[in-house]
Amino acid sequence: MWEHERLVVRTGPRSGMTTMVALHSTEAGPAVGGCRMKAYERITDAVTDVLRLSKAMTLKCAAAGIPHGGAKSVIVVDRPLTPGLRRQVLLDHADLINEFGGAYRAGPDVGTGPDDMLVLSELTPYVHCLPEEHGGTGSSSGPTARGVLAALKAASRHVFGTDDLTGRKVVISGFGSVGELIARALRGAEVIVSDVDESRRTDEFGWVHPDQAYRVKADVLVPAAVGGVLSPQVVEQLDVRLVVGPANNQLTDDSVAGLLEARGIVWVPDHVASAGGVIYTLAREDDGADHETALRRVDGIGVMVGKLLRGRQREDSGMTANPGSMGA
Ligand SMILES: NC(=O)c1ccc[n+]([C@@H]2O[C@H](COP(=O)([O-])OP(=O)(O)OC[C@H]3O[C@@H](n4cnc5c(N)ncnc54)[C@H](O)[C@@H]3O)[C@@H](O)[C@H]2O)c1
Repeated sequence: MWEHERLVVRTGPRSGMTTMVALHSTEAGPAVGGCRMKAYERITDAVTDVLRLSKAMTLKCAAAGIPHGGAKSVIVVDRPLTPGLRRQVLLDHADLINEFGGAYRAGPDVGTGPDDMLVLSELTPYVHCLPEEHGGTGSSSGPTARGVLAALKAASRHVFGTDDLTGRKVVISGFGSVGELIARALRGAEVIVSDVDESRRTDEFGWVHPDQAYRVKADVLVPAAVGGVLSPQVVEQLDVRLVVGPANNQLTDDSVAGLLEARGIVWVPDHVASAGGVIYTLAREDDGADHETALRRVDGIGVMVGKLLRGRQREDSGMTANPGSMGA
C-alpha cells in the first residue's frame, strides 16, 4: 500500500539536476526532515531512499513525542559540484520546498549543513538549522551524538548492568561528524573506528577496515555511517551484545529486528537513538527553549530507552503484553 502523502520529483531549471521531496505524514503536524545531497547510481535508488527516510522521520517524531510528521528531501548529485552549481541546485530545491506550502520543513542531512540551509532560506522560510550567526541553531550533530550517548548508557545499564563504559570495546562504523563526537565522548572505553574515507584515520582511536567493522568481537557496535547495513547475513556475523547508533534505517528490512533478538543482541531502533538532533532543533527554534532545556529534552532519549527495554524484559517474563519496540 502507498503510505506516503506525496512524492514530488523535479528537474531544477537553474541546475538541471534532480531534487525530490517525500512527504510521509502530516497527521501529527507539519512534516520535518533533512535534505540529503548525495550521488546515487540510479534515480530510482534516490526515490527508494527518500521514501524510507521520510517514513523513518515520522517514526522518529512519534517516538520523541514531537508534534510533527515525517518528510525528507534528496538532491541527487550527478556531476562534480562547483560552488556555483551547488548554489543553483539549492535554490532549485528551495522552490520545490515552497510547493509544499509549509507542510515540509527542511534541515541538514548527509551532504548538507547550516550554510546550505542559509542558501535555501534566501527563497523559502521553511528551513531549520541556519548558522548560529544567522539566528539558527547550526549543526545538529552535537545534540544527535548526545542523544545516542544517552541511549547507549541506558541500554548499557540494561545489558551490562552499568552505564559505565570504561574498558568496554566499542566499534563505531562511520567516523563522520556524529561518529567522531561519540568516539571522543567515550573516554575510558576501547574505541575502534571505521570509515570508507581513509583520510579520516587517526592514531587517537583503533581503526578497522569498513568491510570488517561488523565482524569485530566487541561489546557495542555503533552504526554511524549509512543505512541498510544490518542485513540477515551481517547479523549472522555480528559478535557484539548491543547495537545503538545514529545511522537512519539501519535494518535492510523489518524482519532483521527478529534476527537480532534471536541472537540475543539488543538493538536500539535508530528512530529512537538518533532523535537528539530533531528534538534539540525544534525545542530551540519552535518552542523557544534555551540550550540547557533543549539538552534536557535530548537526554530524555535515555529515559525512553530504559523504559522500553524494561517493558521488553517484563514481556519476556510474561509480566506484560506491551513489548515496546526494542530488538532483544
Ligand atoms: N547529523 C545529524 O544530526 C544526524 C541526525 C540523525 C541521523 N543522522 C544519521 O547519522 C549518520 C551519520 O551522520 P553524520 O552527520 O555523522 O554524517 P557524516 O556524513 O558527517 O558522516 C558519515 C561518515 O560515514 C562514512 N561512511 C560512508 N559510508 C560508509 C560505509 N559504508 N562504511 C563506513 N563509513 C562510511 C563517511 O565517509 C563519513 O565520514 C547518517 O546516517 C545520518 O543520516 C545524523
